[in-house]
Amino acid sequence: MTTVASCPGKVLLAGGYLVLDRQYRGFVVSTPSRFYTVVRNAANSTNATPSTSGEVDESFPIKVVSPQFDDGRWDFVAKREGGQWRVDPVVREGSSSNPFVHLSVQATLQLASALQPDATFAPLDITIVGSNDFYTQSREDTAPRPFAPLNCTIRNVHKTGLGSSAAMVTSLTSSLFLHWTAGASSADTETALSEAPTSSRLPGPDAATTQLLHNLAQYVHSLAQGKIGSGFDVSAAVYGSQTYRRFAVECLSDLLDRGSSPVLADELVKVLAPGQNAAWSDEATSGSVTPFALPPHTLLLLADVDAGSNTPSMVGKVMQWKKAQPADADRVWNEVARANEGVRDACAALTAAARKDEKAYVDEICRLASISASEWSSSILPVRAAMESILRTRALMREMGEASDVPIEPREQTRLLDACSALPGVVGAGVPGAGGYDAVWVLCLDPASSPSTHASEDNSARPVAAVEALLRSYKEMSVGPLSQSAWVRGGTFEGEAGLLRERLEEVPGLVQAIERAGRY
Ligand SMILES: Nc1ncnc2c1ncn2[C@@H]1O[C@H](COP(=O)(O)OP(=O)(O)O)[C@@H](O)[C@H]1O
Ligand SMILES: C[C@@](O)(CCOP(=O)(O)OP(=O)(O)O)CC(=O)O
Repeated sequence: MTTVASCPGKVLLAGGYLVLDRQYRGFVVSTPSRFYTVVRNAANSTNATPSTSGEVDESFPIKVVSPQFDDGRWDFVAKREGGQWRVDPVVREGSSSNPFVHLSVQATLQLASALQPDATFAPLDITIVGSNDFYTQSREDTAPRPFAPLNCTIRNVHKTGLGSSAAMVTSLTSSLFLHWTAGASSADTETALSEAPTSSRLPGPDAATTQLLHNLAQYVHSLAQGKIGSGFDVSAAVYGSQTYRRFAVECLSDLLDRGSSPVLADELVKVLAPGQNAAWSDEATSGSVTPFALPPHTLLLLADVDAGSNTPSMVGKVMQWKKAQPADADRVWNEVARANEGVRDACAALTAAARKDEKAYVDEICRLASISASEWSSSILPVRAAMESILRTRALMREMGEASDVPIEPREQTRLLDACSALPGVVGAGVPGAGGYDAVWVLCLDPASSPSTHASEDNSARPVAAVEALLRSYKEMSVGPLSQSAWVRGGTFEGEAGLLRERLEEVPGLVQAIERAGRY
């Protein structure tokens, strides 16, 4: 039996810092770049091997391989003692620890065994891969093959900011849980999580299971990171593009204070199961996920900036300022919140216009694509509102940065974003998430794009082509546009989907990745 779950990466388009506070929302886009976890019963495996030691009731080995990394193998042994599962790493020469993987396996096994007491547990082979765009690729002209080896250790890899650990943890915990509880839900409770357009994917779990998977991934990710962020990245991994309001830490009870020592299975269920812990649905503590989507015929291009910034230290300084100057900070935060909502409303208005009269919409997008946004005054579409809201958000985030002495949109980035924004057909540009020197996004009109447009088509006349050319030739900083497969196309399934259950053979390169994993 094989179970495959995939989860997207994230871009926090607007709402950085604000989203840490439950009063405010973050506007998150999920990317077509995904993490995939393949869980298989090991070849020639028999069911759980009863131990001869007397104390251990049952045990089985778990092998996890990330074939993109030189040191991407972690071995564990799971043992049941007195009804509780404990997962211990098996240290081999040259192996490194991976708390994200370890804690995912530990918590998921305990939870699954409690919810499916008659489940049988057999030795497992697990393969984890991430789309190439999660990691900086060597800048060659030829496109790398899917899930290309990075020829380095996991510690040394350079990440592009799409949120590798959140997408990895969520795909690993979800695929394991679904593998161990397969058959638990009857066919009629299985509804499609995100309506997959074709049968190339399997239906997702029902809404309650999906929320349980979200809660589990949030717990594991916070524990492994050793810090609590807003959780928008895990939420995007589960639910896809969204307007995100964080859940209160009380939802996780005292689980995080208890560190990495295994938690009793029943206690884990009491905290994580939405039906057993009222905090997940109580308005005073629950989070929320509501729609947010880029409009049709727009395209979000992402680029990685080589310099890099430290998110936790930036967050620390902004929060220090907010504490020291509460009145000023509240004013700025409320203004940022309004500007961000303006971006969301403009996107929603454009989507509505496309639905109302698609031909008129596409014709107008075609016209606007060849002129710069400063000349869009006479448009019948609310494109100017989108462009102005983005500019307003940027100005206010710069104000926040200056007041707290944090380079949220440093001058170098301002020059780059302004240069991109002046190109024909560009709605606006920004620094995602916490900002700094990590990355930029550029939102372009894209008349040519539709769900059926493929990477090989001629791009030269599209606004995105000029943006890409500018980024590639930019001298002031080293900027690397992510590949076309990471571009988010507005109004498409791939640009909005969250957790998906995949068919192994339908994911290009996945079978080959498993073959490579077999050699580890
Ligand atoms: N392909 C992978 N296989 C296994 N673990 C991974 C993989 N990618 C990321 N991780 C885990 O996530 C950690 C990186 O987390 P972090 O530094 O928070 O990065 P990010 O900002 O991308 O989430 C790695 O040290 C590793 O434990
Ligand atoms: C500041 C934040 O609101 C947004 C940070 O977003 P990034 O996308 O910059 O995050 P990293 O992947 O951790 O670098 C913190 C948060 O919401 O957790």
